[in-house]
Amino acid sequence: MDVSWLKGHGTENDFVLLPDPDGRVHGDLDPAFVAALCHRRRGLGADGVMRVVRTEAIDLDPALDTTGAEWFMDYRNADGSVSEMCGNGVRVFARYLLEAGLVDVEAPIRIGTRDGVKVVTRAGDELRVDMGPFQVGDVSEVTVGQHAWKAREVHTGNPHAVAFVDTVADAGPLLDQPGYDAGVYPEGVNIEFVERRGDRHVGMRVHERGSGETRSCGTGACAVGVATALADGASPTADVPVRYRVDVPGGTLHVEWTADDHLVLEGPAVIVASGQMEWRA
Ligand SMILES: N[C@@H](CCC[C@H](N)C(=O)O)C(=O)O
Repeated sequence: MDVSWLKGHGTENDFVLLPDPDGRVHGDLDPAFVAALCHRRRGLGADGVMRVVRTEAIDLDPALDTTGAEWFMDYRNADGSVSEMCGNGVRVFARYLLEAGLVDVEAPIRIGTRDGVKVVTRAGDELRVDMGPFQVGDVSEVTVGQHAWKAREVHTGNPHAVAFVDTVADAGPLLDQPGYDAGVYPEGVNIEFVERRGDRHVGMRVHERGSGETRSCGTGACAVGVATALADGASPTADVPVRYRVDVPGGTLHVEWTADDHLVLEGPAVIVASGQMEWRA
């Protein structure tokens, strides 16, 4: 099978993009193919795959609102599982649309996702995405080996458990799935470990559902921003959003909680390679 592909990343959260405008190349992406592509030794290597498909060319839940979104981000984790949303991914996806001339460079870009439409705008060399509203839930426990921490449930399009730690090194190598309460997270969860680094400034590591430890996670940074703001007693005013700097192993993201209770994620997003492949696995 001869396939077009691109590689991109946002703060080293890396993705293979598969252009499939009319949904004729990949159809319903095969999870085994996705997992093989993402494998770091046997494949191209990535934290996830994004099929770039026209919204009208993909079968979606009729209840999903994709108004005004010509393009749909069909997102898969490295193990082939589907996720609703990816904050770094949607910015890399927008970068591709811009570079490929598939959208108006002057206008906000509306991208369909399984968490609804996300709107991406340019901010100098970086890309900002309005992630929409969020929900905050209960506190439960996450564990790594013998260590246990309280973690705040935050949904930013997908589920997150945010644990404050003394130092992100406390979470250890994160080679295995950390423990979590499956009653709270029946669909699995992305787990963030957060340390304080200054005023409105934190560092985090993440173990992503379906991908393992990654160098960054945009929805995770958003969940961390909210959990930290709540812990700080900070909330937005009509004129001034709450803004946090979130350092990740792969770089720096900024998260804003705006007066309309949306989260906005800002950071770098780049395409680093493209080509045609004959997939032989
Ligand atoms: N890296 C992404 C999140 C990708 C999906 C996640 N692993 C899940 O299963 O929910 C991001 O930047 O948000």
